[in-house]
Amino acid sequence: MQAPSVGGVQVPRGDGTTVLRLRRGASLTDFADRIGANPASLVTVLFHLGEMATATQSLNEDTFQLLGSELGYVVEVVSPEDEERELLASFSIDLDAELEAEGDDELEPRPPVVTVMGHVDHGKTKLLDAIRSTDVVAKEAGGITQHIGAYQVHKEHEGVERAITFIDTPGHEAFTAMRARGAKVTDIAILVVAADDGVMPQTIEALNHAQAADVPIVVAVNKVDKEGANPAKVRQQLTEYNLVAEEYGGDTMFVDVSAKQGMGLDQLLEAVLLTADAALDLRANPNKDARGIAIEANLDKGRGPVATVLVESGTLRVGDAIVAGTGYGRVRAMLDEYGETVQEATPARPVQVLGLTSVPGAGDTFIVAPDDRTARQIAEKREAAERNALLAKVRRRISLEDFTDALKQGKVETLNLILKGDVAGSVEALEDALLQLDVGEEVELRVIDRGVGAITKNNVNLAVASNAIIIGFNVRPEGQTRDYAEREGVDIRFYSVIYQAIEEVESALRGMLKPEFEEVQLGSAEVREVFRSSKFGNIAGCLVRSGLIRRNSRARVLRNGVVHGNNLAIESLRRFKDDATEVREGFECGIGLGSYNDIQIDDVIETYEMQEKPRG
Ligand SMILES: Nc1nc2c(ncn2[C@@H]2O[C@H](COP(=O)(O)OP(=O)(O)OP(=O)(O)O)[C@@H](O)[C@H]2O)c(=O)[nH]1
Repeated sequence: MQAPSVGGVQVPRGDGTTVLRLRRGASLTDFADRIGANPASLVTVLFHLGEMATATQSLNEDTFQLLGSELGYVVEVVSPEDEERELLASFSIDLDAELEAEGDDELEPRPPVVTVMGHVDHGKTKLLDAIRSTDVVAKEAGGITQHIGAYQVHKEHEGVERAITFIDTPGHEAFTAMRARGAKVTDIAILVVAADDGVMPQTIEALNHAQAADVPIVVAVNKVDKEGANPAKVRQQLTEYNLVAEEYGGDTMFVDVSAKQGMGLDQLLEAVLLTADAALDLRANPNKDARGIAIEANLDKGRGPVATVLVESGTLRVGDAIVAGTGYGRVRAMLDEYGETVQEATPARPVQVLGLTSVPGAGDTFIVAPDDRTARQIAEKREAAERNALLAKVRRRISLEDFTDALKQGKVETLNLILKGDVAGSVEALEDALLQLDVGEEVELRVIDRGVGAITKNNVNLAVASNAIIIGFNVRPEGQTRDYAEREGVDIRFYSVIYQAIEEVESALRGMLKPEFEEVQLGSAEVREVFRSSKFGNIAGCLVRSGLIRRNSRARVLRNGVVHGNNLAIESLRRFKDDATEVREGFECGIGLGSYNDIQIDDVIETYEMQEKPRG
């Protein structure tokens, strides 16, 4: 149905109950696509409603609802997680209800999942290999370990045999790439620092990534066998980054190791378990259908799609119908890291799964479905959703501007920043100045990573995972990174003068402060006649007594000095037959208050605006 709308533009209207579902981060273009309108006309409509926006800018829920109510649509903004949840619920799989129903007594301890991080050549791979070869269980089984993306080792701790799961792809890049996909796999990070080399740039980057994810860190001071090794120096260097060794009164465990000589590994595993027990409550319910995350997958010539999955909760069994990413299938066989077949996998157990129809991506979730058919349907729907998401242009996750909006709605309190600069001095100066900004108590500014050099894909991944903004000072993104950031919707701001960067962040933060509003009177009008209009409801024929009456401003109706209607909106304003934006004192006009029809002769319509009070 076409009907003229505000501002005289033609827009297909809903009937007031038409539900329009938009994804979080959608823009006016998405809205326009859905109702078959021209995006430019929606820009105009919104402008007439008092909001400025471009067609491609991502808008918040309130703005969409304002627009929706004007055009006769009930707008619901949904997140991808909501969609997934609803999708599963439509197949009678309710993960939320499951979680809620999970009583304490159903939860059983599960092994910690560990990722090894650190500077290049500090010995991550060697350490993973050394740890793997310590496993007594493996030796007993006589198995030859294979790389499947993760493995488990066992260790006796206080008389009990405990398992620890290691992610086999070392480095914070893989860790953050998974996190950017929404998968939180790692419970504890082992930060490897070579004792001869000390803290290096990627050591810091790695610890920033772990800290940004709130993952506790155990430090492995490696290569202590080497001449010139100085483990004390590593401890001292890391205190600067809030990693204070227990022996210095802090709460981070440092363990001296030599991956080459197999020294200190037992103590390292002990430290992992102690850290897990002290800082984390690692429990899961093994007695239900499994779900978890794909951590690695490939297409094997003989075996078809092979995916290594990590069970997060429940128990995965051979024969289960599963959906992993957009692939599905029946678990034909499961193999552990020794290539041995297993019948079931409990929480934190990594296994290779055979039987899927396609190869999932690292970080994709998998779930068990009631039967093959349901698994296929879920996979198909997931695939369609993914295609739609790809077709729709990716929106900014967060920009400085969005931030102000989000904070105004009380939705965020922390602004995460990643700083990249041309030289260490300027990055430090920038960080110091930013952290000294007086931003009040409601807002926290966190610099989650900083570094020298071009902006990398890895920086973008961290920004995605932590919803951060990247500030580039005299640096540009390397290679394809700009496109990647664009696709992922990450805001990168470039500056070449430090104070400009500071000023911009500061003004965003000031805008972010939850504003206080005060009412400002605009004018009043006396009702002299009441007309009935089929389109606009009752129209009050008025004489403006003071100030001015402005369209879209707030209004209240007074009858004998008593407020009869409050918080109304001047939805239509006319001088004779023409739409007017505002009408001044001494002039006559017709005022429509939307669905509010209780207007009588001699009523007074007062108009006002809520204005943000500047902070003192
Ligand atoms: N002396 C000595 N050498 C070690 C030790 N651990 C590792 N190395 C050596 O250090 C070098 C780098 O080890 P890797 O395990 O490849 O280091 P990495 O951190 O995995 O390196 P990238 O994967 O390239 O980031 C290799 O030559 C190892 O043999 C150790 O404890 N002592």
